[in-house]
Parts: sequence; structure tokens; C-alpha cells
Amino acid sequence: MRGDGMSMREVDIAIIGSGTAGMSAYRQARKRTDRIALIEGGPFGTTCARVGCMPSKLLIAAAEARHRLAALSAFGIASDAGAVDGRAVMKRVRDERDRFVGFVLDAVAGFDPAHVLRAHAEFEDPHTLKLSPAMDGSAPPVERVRAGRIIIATGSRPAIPAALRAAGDRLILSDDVFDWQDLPGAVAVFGAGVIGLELGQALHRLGVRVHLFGRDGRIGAISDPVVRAEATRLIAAELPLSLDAADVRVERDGEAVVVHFTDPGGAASSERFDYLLAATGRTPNVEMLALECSGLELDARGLPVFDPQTTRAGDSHVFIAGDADADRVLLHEAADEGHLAGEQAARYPAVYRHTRRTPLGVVFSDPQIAYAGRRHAQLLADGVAFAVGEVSFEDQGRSRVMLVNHGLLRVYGEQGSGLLLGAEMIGPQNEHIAHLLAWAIQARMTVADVLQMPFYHPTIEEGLRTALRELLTALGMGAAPPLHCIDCGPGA
Ligand SMILES: Cc1cc2nc3c(=O)[nH]c(=O)nc-3n(C[C@H](O)[C@H](O)[C@H](O)COP(=O)(O)OP(=O)(O)OC[C@H]3O[C@@H](n4cnc5c(N)ncnc54)[C@H](O)[C@@H]3O)c2cc1C
Ligand SMILES: NC(=O)c1ccc[n+]([C@@H]2O[C@H](COP(=O)([O-])OP(=O)(O)OC[C@H]3O[C@@H](n4cnc5c(N)ncnc54)[C@H](O)[C@@H]3O)[C@@H](O)[C@H]2O)c1
Repeated sequence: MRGDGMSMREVDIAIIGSGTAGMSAYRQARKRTDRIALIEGGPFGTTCARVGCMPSKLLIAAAEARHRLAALSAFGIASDAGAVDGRAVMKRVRDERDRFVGFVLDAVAGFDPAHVLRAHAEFEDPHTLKLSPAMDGSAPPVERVRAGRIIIATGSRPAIPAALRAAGDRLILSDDVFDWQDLPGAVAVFGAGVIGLELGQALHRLGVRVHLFGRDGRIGAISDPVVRAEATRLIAAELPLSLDAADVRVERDGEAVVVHFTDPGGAASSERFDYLLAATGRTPNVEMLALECSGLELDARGLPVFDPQTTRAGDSHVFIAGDADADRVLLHEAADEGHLAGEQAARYPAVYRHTRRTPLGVVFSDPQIAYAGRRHAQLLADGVAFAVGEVSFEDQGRSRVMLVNHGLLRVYGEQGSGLLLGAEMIGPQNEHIAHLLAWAIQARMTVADVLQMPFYHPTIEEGLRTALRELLTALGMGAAPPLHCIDCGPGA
């Protein structure tokens, strides 16, 4: 503290944001120094537990439970169950969400209280952070923090296109959904990306009237046009989907939100909803950081230029981790980057490059959308010579047995080396197949190597084997498998 009325705390490392990345950074930095400030301006508990991964999966779990009932008659089982008690559904989502948040709060309570500052932080100069009251109004314990190293772990927030603001107080974000006391009657979901697809389908399956509006034909962050076409077909077969609607206009009519649009056939439509959910992407929380005072080089988006293998911004003493860097905005990547940033900041000026994990992403729609390794668009952009193998799940044995036989998986292998490069897919329980593939790619296995691994019968993984065999043939490294090969087991 300084004695001139300008209170200042001097630390080795200041971490801005105590989400997943910030907490992970704190744990690493704490191993090497006791002079730390972990500064949090919003609520503790992390985006993932409060309004992200966990509550969304709770809502999806309820929706899937009801959806399975619809398949019962096809198995010869009569059921008149399936009435949805919206209040009970949302109570379980909130209760379980609170339980997950409680675990995070317990972890924060275990941190040294002298390290934790409730305040909003922004740069005053490259080594000084100016503190102002936190979101809950609590006054910061000091006015400034002066730090040898600074970690930016400020997360992201929903990006809202101006045109959607016409919905006024009926415009909602994913954050709002998890505090609902009951399910609404009708919701227009804007954005057919990851959040729009997960929440839109879940609400539809819980009996809410949903219309999913996308843009430019994009769906679920899929880059492979063949997989995207299959995903569009499957989702459109279940709920109203407009990925290419033109002249979209939003207006309020009393308590209702009205969406006017022209469908690809040229027909003009208007539809009324209780709410408009904006799921139109997320933007990193950096513009309130006064980065212009940080001395950092910024890119065209105003984000610090950084190295993902060190998390270091340029050759500075500043590190950036999690959604704030807009690089890989996923939970396990935020945790990894926080770990890396904490370790590097503590070691600074000795900074070492680390190999990052193989990319892996899962959209918890049904069927699940997933990717592993390099995506189709990236392979094309990088000019890689690659071949493709694919399998449809329509006739895949185990998928048919379970009546989940929908979707398509495409795997990519490198010409010449036969290395497995990546995959994109929509299909049953594909979260597991995507993991297997990401692990194989990280282990630098060839397609032939993966085919040497055991495949149990009858499993959905046998579908992966079919795609890999086709890929091996397309690479010129193996004979075409016989149609319905019997050593694979029936329906493999
Ligand atoms: C609906 C939804 C579902 C999701 N589902 C999944 C999923 O299934 N799987 C998956 O991998 N990922 C999922 N994600 C993404 C995942 O939640 C994020 O990638 C991850 O939580 C980001 O963590 P973070 O530490 O970067 O940010 P956060 O957890 O948001 O932490 C940032 C913290 O910084 C604080 N802060 C910001 N600015 C300041 C400042 N100036 N001063 C002080 N404090 C500040 C904030 O208050 C916040 O506490 C989902 C996201 C959403 C929204
Ligand atoms: N299962 C998961 O891992 C999971 C779940 C949820 C969120 N997340 C993370 O959160 C991030 C943000 O999710 P998101 O769904 O908001 O972003 P997103 O980038 O996945 O999708 C946003 C979509 O909105 C569309 N869009 C933009 N403006 C529009 C408009 N005016 N009208 C209609 N469509 C419009 C875009 O074309 C895009 O398809 C994801 O990229 C992901 O990394 C992950």
C-alpha cells in the first residue's frame, strides 16, 4: 500500500478474471509465488458452470429423456408418458446447476483470501491495473495493482446483432434461459451455431414451438459441405429451420416478437413468438480493459497478438487465456491455456513453447455433431493433399438396433504418408468416436495403424471402421472391402 491515499498492491502476477482459465492460471502461478492478485469483477462460479456447458447439458438431458419416449412405439412398447412439467424441468436444471456452481465456489473459498480481489480491472499502463467496483457494487480493496506479469482471462459474452434488438425486453440470451421458472410457449432462435442448435433442439423436444434461423447455410460449426448437408437435412426434418431466409425483420407487437422473413422459395412469412433467443456468436471481453494503455500489439479485432503455444502476447510480460483470446473457445482449451499462462507467467522471463492438444469439438445436438483433428475447410485452406472415407449411419448395425441410425461420418487421411488427419461427423453418440479419433491423430497414427486396433461387435465404432477402410482404399493403401463383409459382423 502507498501512503498517499492512492492505495496500490504490488504483486508478481495479476490475473484478470476468475473463470476456468483464470482459476487454472492461479493454481499454477500459486505453486511458484505467493504474491498474486486474482481479480474478479463479476460473479464467481465460471461461465461453464453458471450459464454454459453444465446447465445447457442439463436442459438437453431432459429433452433427450422425452424424445426417447417417442421411439417407444417403434420398439413395440406402448406409452402415454411424455407430458412436460416445465416448472419441474427448469427446477432440476437450476438445482443441478447450483450444485455444480457450488463446487466452483468451494474451490474459490479454498484460495488464499489475501489473493482474491473483487473488482473490475483495466490497464492504466503496461504494468498497472486500475480497479473499479465489481458488478455487485462492492468497492475494490485497493485502487491499483502493480504487477510484474499480467494474465488476461476475461472470457467472452454473447454478440448481439443490432437488428435483433428490436425484440426489446423479449430478446434473451443463453444466460437467461437457465434462470427460467417455466418453459415458454414459443421461441425464435437466431443462430444455428453450437448454442442455437443445442438449446433450440432441446426446447423443441420439450414442447416449446421453436423456429431456428441461421445465416449463409451454416450449421453447428461444420465445415465439410457433405456433412453439413446431412446435418441440415436431419435437423430440418425435426424442426422448422431457415438457414438461408432473406429479408429477415424483427419487430414487437405487444408482448409478442414477430419475425418477418422470405423463405428460399420466395414466399414471405411472419411468425409470432414469446421470445427471441440470440445465439449469434460470442465476443471476447477485452474492450473494457483499456488495452490501448497496455502497450500490446493488437490485431484488427482489437485483440492482443499472441502465441497459442505460450499464451504470451508478443514479447511482453502479458499472457492471455480462455475465451478472451477468441482462439479455441471451449472449456478444456480454456483450462489448458490458463494452466499454460499461469506456468509461463511464473517462469517469466523463461518462456517455453508447448505442444497443444489435437483439436476436438462436440455439439450436443441429436445426432451429435463433432470434429477431431484438422477440419475439412482447414485442409483445403492449407493445400493438403488428402483423401476422404465416409460411412452413413443409416444402415450401421448397432445404430439400427438402437433406432438411432441417422448421420454421416467423414474421415480425412494424408496422401502419401497415410496419416490420419481429421474428421467431421453427425451421428449417434459421436462424442465417443470423436475422442477415439482425436487420440489416434494426436498419437500420429496412420489410417492402417488405427485399423489394427480392436473393434468390438456390435458397436457404433464399427461404423468408424467402415469409413477408415474406405479411406485406406481412397489413399491407394488397401483393397476395397467387400460389400457387407461378413468378417466385420452383420451390419457393421
Ligand atoms: C451456453 C454455453 C454452453 C457451452 N457449452 C460448452 C460445452 O458443452 N463444452 C465446452 O467445451 N464449452 C462449452 N461452452 C464454452 C465454455 O463455457 C467456455 O469456453 C469457457 O467457460 C470459457 O472460460 P473462461 O475462463 O475463458 O471464461 P469465464 O468462465 O467466462 O471467466 C471469465 C471471468 O472474467 C471476469 N471478467 C471479465 N472482465 C473482467 C475485468 N475487466 N475485470 C475483472 N474480471 C473480469 C468475468 O466476470 C468472468 O468471471 C459453452 C458456452 C456457453 C455460453
Ligand atoms: N458443445 C460445446 O462445446 C459448446 C456449446 C455451446 C457453446 N460453445 C462455444 O461457444 C461458442 C459460441 O457459440 P455460438 O453458438 O454463440 O456461436 P457460433 O459461432 O457457433 O454460432 C453462431 C451462429 O450464428 C449465426 N449468425 C450470426 N448472426 C446471425 C444473424 N443475424 N441471424 C442468424 N444467424 C446469425 C452464424 O452464422 C453462426 O452460425 C461456440 O463457438 C463454442 O466454442 C461450445
